[in-house]
Amino acid sequence: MSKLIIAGGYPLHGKVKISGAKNASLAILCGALLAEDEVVLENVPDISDVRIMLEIMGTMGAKVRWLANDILSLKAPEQVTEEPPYNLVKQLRASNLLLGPMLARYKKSQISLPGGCNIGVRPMDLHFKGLVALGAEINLDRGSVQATTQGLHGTRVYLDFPSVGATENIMMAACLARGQTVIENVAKEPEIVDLANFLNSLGAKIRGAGTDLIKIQGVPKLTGGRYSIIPDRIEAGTFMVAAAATRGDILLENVIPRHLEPLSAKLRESNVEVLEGEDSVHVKAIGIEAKNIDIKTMPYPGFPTDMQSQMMSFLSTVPGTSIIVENIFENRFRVADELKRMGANIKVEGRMAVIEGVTELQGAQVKASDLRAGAALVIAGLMAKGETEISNVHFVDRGYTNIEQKLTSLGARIRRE
Ligand SMILES: CC(=O)N[C@H]1[C@@H](OP(=O)(O)OP(=O)(O)OC[C@H]2O[C@@H](n3ccc(=O)[nH]c3=O)[C@H](O)[C@@H]2O)O[C@H](CO)[C@@H](O)[C@@H]1O
Ligand SMILES: C=C(OP(=O)(O)O)C(=O)O
Repeated sequence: MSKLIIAGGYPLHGKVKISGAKNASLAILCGALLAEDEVVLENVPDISDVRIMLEIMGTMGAKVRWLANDILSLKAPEQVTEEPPYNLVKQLRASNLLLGPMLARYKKSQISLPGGCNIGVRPMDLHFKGLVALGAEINLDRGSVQATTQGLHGTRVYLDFPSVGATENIMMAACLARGQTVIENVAKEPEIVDLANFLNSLGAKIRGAGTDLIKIQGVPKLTGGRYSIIPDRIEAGTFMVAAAATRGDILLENVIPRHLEPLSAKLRESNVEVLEGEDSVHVKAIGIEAKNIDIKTMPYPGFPTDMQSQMMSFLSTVPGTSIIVENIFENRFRVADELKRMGANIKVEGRMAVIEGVTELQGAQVKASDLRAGAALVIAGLMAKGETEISNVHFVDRGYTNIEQKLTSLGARIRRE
């Protein structure tokens, strides 16, 4: 089990290139199952979630080849005979995104439920609601979802909550359904728009992605194509917060500044300078003053839950009283206990955390409980006095390409053991 060891106290300086988006890549890889010909994807991040997804797709008969560090070719199988193995599926939450495309392309899908995870229960009722409305029959049998259909047909579905995964699964399934599907109250995350753009580039007819109503006119088949995945707004956000937390000055390249707005707004409220270029963002944090920052996580364009833990680390040394309300995942405050071990003053009450800024954090041995908790501890380690040792680094590797190399190039003292 590897650990990250960080000697803290060095402000980040310099330039960093952001990789492709984890959440867009995972959905797009699943969407590639709908394509009858080869699909080439560019700007794919080299992270463990992507590698596990490719392994799962390999067991289903997909042919995958890496053409460069961040470019891969994928050819979906004509048929899928075997259920993807549980030992792989359980490692990856996003394996639930295979359901919709498998059902649409192969008329059946049998896949283990990935289960809840450290950040919450994560039910799939909305995914099922949409797929059943499209004409699927769904049964749960010993932890597996068995979905079959005689043929999907267009429908109208209202999502009770704008779930990212349910929007993606239903949208992918509807691409090959007969007739028109209308999905209301959908998620508007940039990754949904990226998935829709990708599918449209293969011949799908999706309109409205990025608004709260998506219309899909089913087509008989999708072809192959070449597509470049959007940059990862959460990786970018993590580096922005790391720069703010260490009172540094960095330039992020390969970003879409509009996707970072909800975070940039909160950083600016904390007196951090955030200057947007066309595909870059400059973050400069020199004069951080006493501030009381309030954050409520919300579906996009609200403040992303995936940036909440990292902000908690930063706010733990911003003078003043800050409040974070977590509205998306019920268990996302576990990192507070680790930050407290480093000297942070945080009180958690249900879905609310109250953070009294302290002058500094001290290095300690801490443990990541999930991906973004791990990122938050890296940020805490970078600003703490002394050495921080972070265990459970496999969580961090789920979502960050070459994190030590990127941070080292910005002047951090970080190594893996
Ligand atoms: C691989 C991927 O893209 N993961 C992202 C995706 O997760 P994911 O797609 O799982 O997140 P959802 O948007 O579906 O979940 C949001 C909320 O809806 C609830 N819910 C969801 C589905 C359902 O059928 N029933 C239900 O009640 C969940 O428990 C949660 O409370 O969006 C989250 C919210 O932006 C991000 O934090 C994750 O990084
Ligand atoms: C919660 C996250 O991802 P996943 O949905 O893949 O668990 C995340 O990226 O922070």
